[in-house]
Amino acid sequence: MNKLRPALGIFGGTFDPVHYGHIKPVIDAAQQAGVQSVAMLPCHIPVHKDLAPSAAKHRLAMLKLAIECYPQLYIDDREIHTSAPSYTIHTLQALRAEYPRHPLCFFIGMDSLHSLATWHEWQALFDYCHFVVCCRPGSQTTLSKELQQLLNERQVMTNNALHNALYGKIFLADTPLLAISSTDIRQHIQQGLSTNNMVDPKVRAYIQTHKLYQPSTTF
Ligand SMILES: Nc1ncnc2c1ncn2[C@@H]1O[C@H](COP(=O)(O)OP(=O)(O)OP(=O)(O)O)[C@@H](O)[C@H]1O
Ligand SMILES: O=C(O)c1ccc[n+]([C@@H]2O[C@H](COP(=O)([O-])O)[C@@H](O)[C@H]2O)c1
Repeated sequence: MNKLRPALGIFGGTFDPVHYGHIKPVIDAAQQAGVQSVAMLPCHIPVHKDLAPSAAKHRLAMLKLAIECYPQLYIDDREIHTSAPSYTIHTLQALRAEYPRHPLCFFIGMDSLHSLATWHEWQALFDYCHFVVCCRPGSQTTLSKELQQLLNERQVMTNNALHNALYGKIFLADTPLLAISSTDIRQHIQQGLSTNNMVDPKVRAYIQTHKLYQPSTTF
């Protein structure tokens, strides 16, 4: 049988803006999962959010600044440069065609795991990737029956299983709890509050220079 290639990590998000709650947990989770490199995958139009995100060029520029000191992170811009809504199943299908022998590990926060059953063709996602889940404060603590069943069937306790199969497993990483969200950051900026400890200083400077997330002026 053909030996599997090294696992590829993928961390999808709107990243409007990218913050420490994205970067720190994913670095830890990748280490625990034994995944050497993780593609940050900014989406174009998030399919499940009402708000239109900031321009692609700004979200990409902030992401570049935020990952500068992390050689294990890089950007995959395939979703953000398309005009279609970003359905993960389609991206995974494209990645699988490119990487037939690499296990694919899709990184998500615990809140995303709780809402996984609302994703487009969600059950088919497990035919393409594993999920590596980061802790996130404020996520529900009780599991729905559906989610409990999913974990019973698919959860693995050690990372070996992620490297011995191309897809289909769930690995819950034990990552630091960081109570940060992009929504909070946008609100802090609108209210003139500090975003220290939430956002990388280079990203903060970019936000200031480009006057992102300012309160809209009405006359
Ligand atoms: N503080 C955090 N801790 C762990 N995971 C997180 C955290 N913030 C975001 N994530 C995860 O990162 C991924 C991308 O999230 P996203 O870009 O939507 O950020 P967000 O802060 O949740 O944004 P918003 O507040 O605009 O909804 C999701 O899987 C989400 O669960
Ligand atoms: O494909 C879907 O239906 C789907 C529904 C919700 C979220 N996602 C993906 O999950 C990732 C995290 O989403 P978000 O909104 O928390 O930034 C991002 O890559 C989204 O494209 C995908």
